[in-house]
Amino acid sequence: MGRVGVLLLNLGGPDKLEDVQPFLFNLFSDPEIIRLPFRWLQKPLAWFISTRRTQTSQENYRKIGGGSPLRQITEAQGEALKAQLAEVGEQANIYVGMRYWHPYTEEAIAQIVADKIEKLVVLPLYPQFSISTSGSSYRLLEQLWRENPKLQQIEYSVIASWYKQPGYLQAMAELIRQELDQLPNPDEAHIFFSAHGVPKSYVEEAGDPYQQEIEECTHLIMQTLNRPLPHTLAYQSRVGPVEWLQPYTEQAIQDLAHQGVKNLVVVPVSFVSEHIETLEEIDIEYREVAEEAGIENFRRVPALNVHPVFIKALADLTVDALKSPSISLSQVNQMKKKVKMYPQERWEWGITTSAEVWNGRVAMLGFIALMIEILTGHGLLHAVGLL
Ligand SMILES: C=CC1=C(C)c2cc3[nH]c(cc4nc(cc5[nH]c(cc1n2)c(C)c5CCC(=O)O)C(CCC(=O)O)=C4C)c(C)c3C=C
Ligand SMILES: [Fe+2]
Repeated sequence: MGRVGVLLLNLGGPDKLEDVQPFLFNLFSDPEIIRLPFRWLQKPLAWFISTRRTQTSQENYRKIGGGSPLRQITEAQGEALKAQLAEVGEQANIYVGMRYWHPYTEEAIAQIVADKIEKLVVLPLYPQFSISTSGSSYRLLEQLWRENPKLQQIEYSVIASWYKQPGYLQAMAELIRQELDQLPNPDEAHIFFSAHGVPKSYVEEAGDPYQQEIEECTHLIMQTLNRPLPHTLAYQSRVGPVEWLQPYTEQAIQDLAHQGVKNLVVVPVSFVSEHIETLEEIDIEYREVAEEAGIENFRRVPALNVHPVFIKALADLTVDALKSPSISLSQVNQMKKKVKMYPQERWEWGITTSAEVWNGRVAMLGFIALMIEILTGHGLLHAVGLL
């Protein structure tokens, strides 16, 4: 086999407080994060939201040391993966490609080309697929592949999602067990899975398999844990005015406390690294909510980071991907079948996603024109005598 590379994908996070605004701008500029009917609105809206959010977000990053630890942890995961692969006789270069901050995916891809990698495994550090995370990175990679003939010569395989991987489930169960056993009364614990939320419309309208994969994942972790304890799944980190997946973590914690639960073990289920949503949102905000509501023991299970069983799971996934027939970026999107990515695919005639979007855009323009005509009393419909 020629030179092998593994590209680890993640979201990225600001390294220091001054990075927060440009990081948020990059995030909200992504049409997979804010799905708008008009492309031209994306950047102005991203600028507006990022500017408004910067101060609050900076205060949160200040509470966890002035920046996100995501880059450092992801690089440590990469080094551990390289060493684990070497142990099983697989020499591979590891590349970290972040979606919204350094090291950007584009930088990683440039290095992959410079290193003349011949076989590449694309491994997202998100166990479950969402349009807003792995989907967004695949969309970017598809574009980079289209634009660069050198990339088209690389044989690559994409891992779509991997929440069923036995090593991952074992590592999660082991970390939960350790936390449970530190409680004075482990048999009375309630296991509380908290996943990053997404807007409800992603699942119900765009066909994002995220919710189904999260639900199945929590079920598999409970099976692997093999303890007869009650558990709850809720969604955190809601942004903006639209409805997100429910129940919301804050409300679910209060409800459990009102039902008399005293011992809560919180499991961050959609993240494999410590970052702002674990260190600030769960450890500070939700702990306060829980304690105010009457929870006596609030323990948070650490993120996997460089847990050896987890790193071995990543190595197993890589080795399997190298052995199996290649899975391309477009195949992944087809596998996650009903998913409608945004902005839409290249134009094709027929009842395609593109056609649906253009229908929506034309209908929206028509509606706006009608409203203007009703308000001003001038327009095409008046001219032809219909209004
Ligand atoms: C499975 C993981 C994640 C999903 C799904 C996801 C969706 C999603 N996120 C936002 C908005 C924000 N996310 C932010 C940071 C952030 N999000 C994830 C993971 C998922 N996001 C990570 C790993 C991080 C980085 C954290 C860090 O340590 O820096 C932020 C910035 C932080 C803040 O200001 O709160 C925002 C904003 C949306 C809108 C969304 C789905 C549409
Ligand atoms: Fe997020």
